[in-house]
Amino acid sequence: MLNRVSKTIYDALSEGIVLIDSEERIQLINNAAREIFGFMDTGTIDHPEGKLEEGDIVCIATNSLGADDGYLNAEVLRKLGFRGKIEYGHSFVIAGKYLFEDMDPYCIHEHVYSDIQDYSIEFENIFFNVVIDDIDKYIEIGYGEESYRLDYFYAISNMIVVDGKTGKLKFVQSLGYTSRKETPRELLEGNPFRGKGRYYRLRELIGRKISEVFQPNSTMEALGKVAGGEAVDYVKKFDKFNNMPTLCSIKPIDGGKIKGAILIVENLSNIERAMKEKDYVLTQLNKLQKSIGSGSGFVDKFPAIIGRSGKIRQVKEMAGKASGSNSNLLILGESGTGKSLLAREIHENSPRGDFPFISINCSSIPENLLESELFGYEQGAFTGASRKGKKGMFELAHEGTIFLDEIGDMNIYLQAKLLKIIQEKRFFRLGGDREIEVDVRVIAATNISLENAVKEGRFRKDLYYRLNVLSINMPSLREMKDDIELLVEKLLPKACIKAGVDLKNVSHSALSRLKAYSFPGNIRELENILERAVNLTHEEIITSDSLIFENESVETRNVFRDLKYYAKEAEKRVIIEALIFYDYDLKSVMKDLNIKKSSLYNKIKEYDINIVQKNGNCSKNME
Ligand SMILES: Nc1ncnc2c1ncn2[C@@H]1O[C@H](COP(=O)(O)OP(=O)(O)OP(=O)(O)O)[C@@H](O)[C@H]1O
Repeated sequence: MLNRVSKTIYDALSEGIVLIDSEERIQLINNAAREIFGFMDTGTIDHPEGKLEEGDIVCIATNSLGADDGYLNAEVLRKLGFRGKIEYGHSFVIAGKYLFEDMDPYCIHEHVYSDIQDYSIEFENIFFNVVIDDIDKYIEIGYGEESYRLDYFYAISNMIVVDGKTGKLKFVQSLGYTSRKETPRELLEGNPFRGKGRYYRLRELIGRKISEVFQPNSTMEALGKVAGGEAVDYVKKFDKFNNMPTLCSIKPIDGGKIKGAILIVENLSNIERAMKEKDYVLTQLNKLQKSIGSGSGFVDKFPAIIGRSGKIRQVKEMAGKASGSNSNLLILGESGTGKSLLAREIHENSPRGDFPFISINCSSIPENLLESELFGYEQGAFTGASRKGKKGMFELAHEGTIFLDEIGDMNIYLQAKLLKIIQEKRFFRLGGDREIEVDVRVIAATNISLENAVKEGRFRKDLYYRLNVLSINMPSLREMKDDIELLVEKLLPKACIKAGVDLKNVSHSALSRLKAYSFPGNIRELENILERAVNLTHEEIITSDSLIFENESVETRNVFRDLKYYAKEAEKRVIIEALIFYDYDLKSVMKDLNIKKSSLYNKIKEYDINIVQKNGNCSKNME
């Protein structure tokens, strides 16, 4: 379809060009497009194609667990021996032996929190050196004499695989891995990887359908439609490939024999890189100012507990002390403020962290069952009891921590038994005549005032003093309003992942609405609101309309809303239609709708409408 001269000219262009015919088959893809879509070889690494095999040694390092590693999950990581929690958004290093069975392969993993991390990992005489450098922004994995580096400016993940039998390097990650379906997760799931360097085979793309070659997305869909003769307006639309920001334009081709479409992709990485550098410097400056202002070199040992404002910092400082102590601990706070989360974090940061953390909610288990759940029973202890008898929570928590949630709801009789076990560290199972010794740390939590319960005779004073050796007050979300933005930033991606949708953002108006709300259900309620909004919104941006607060949930809300709501909805729709009709020419819209400029601007802002500037190359919200 194209002669060599025109191909050479296309290869010299800095924009990526993909030309397809009316059957959606690729007729030309230039070098820049091959690079953007990850079909070029960097030429620096040599390895044949292959896939992970039992016994291979894998090392993965990522600066932010999430999209770049293909959303690594606990299930695939178990193949490397990982048993811990997945914390999306955090840096992560894992090295382990790849096994298909859920056995117990030797694995080392770390969550990484500071700016520069340098790890030396050794097992079975295999050494890896991992550097995650957030300042110069790269991840490097060293193996043998060589080190393999990937530069990043936003988020990236690096991975190498060593043949378990020969000790030879089998796979090294290189840019473009998402397009090649070589993210760590996909490889752990058994996907093959392609050869590199002298083993690289130029992938024959000419003549292949775009659906076989590219990941499906809106740009590829539009390309197919235009090639099929549909009139689709696709000019300088923003899209990401391999995490590379681009502007894409599609034009139909109708040149006699040739019919189809051409895709032109401009790589915006340099621009985004400069913007991210600026953001990074500002954030660092901000952090520095804050730490100078607070006069303390505060090190966050509890990053899973989101929040930087004064009260949550106090919580983290107390939690640090509680992790180093073996004393019983009482956590107080309203429902949904993170008491259970804190208890687990304290346990994991304590010397007991490798032993069990057993959590029990004293109010959700019927009173008559709670005793046997806590202390266990011997065979035939009561009607319905298992014949073999059963270990109780205290026994299961031996050497670890037991978390007694909603302790305020425990009845007086069980309070006496609990006091005894705390004092004597020994107890009898129900129906048992053998005393069992346990070494358990007790963390209790409640959202009621135990002092009042003591005064009213509902809670034993001596038990209260025993539990209250250390205490931590969790702030309500109303008391940590300054953290709402940060919470949204961290919790929203989790909600999107849970709902299985692309990552979304919130608009300024939605954020303002969240900041103004009183959150009786605290952070749990915020999580629920975001989850609902993610499910309700099909756009990339969550607007304030998609936020449904708990006290106006779908079940309790009236069947119809206020009439004004519908009037506004209709108004918004008409404005959007007029904007599209007049190609975002605000003057024509004002004239046709007979409204003033200020009124149009106010409404665009109020309804959170995105307007595309007349020069066409960027979309912007008026906020
Ligand atoms: N500071 C925080 N950072 C991140 N997530 C949080 C935070 N606080 C609470 N959460 C999340 O909010 C939800 C509720 O937290 P949690 O169950 O720990 O609250 P709780 O105080 O124990 O509630 P309850 O008293 O009802 O048992 C959980 O999903 C938890 O992960």
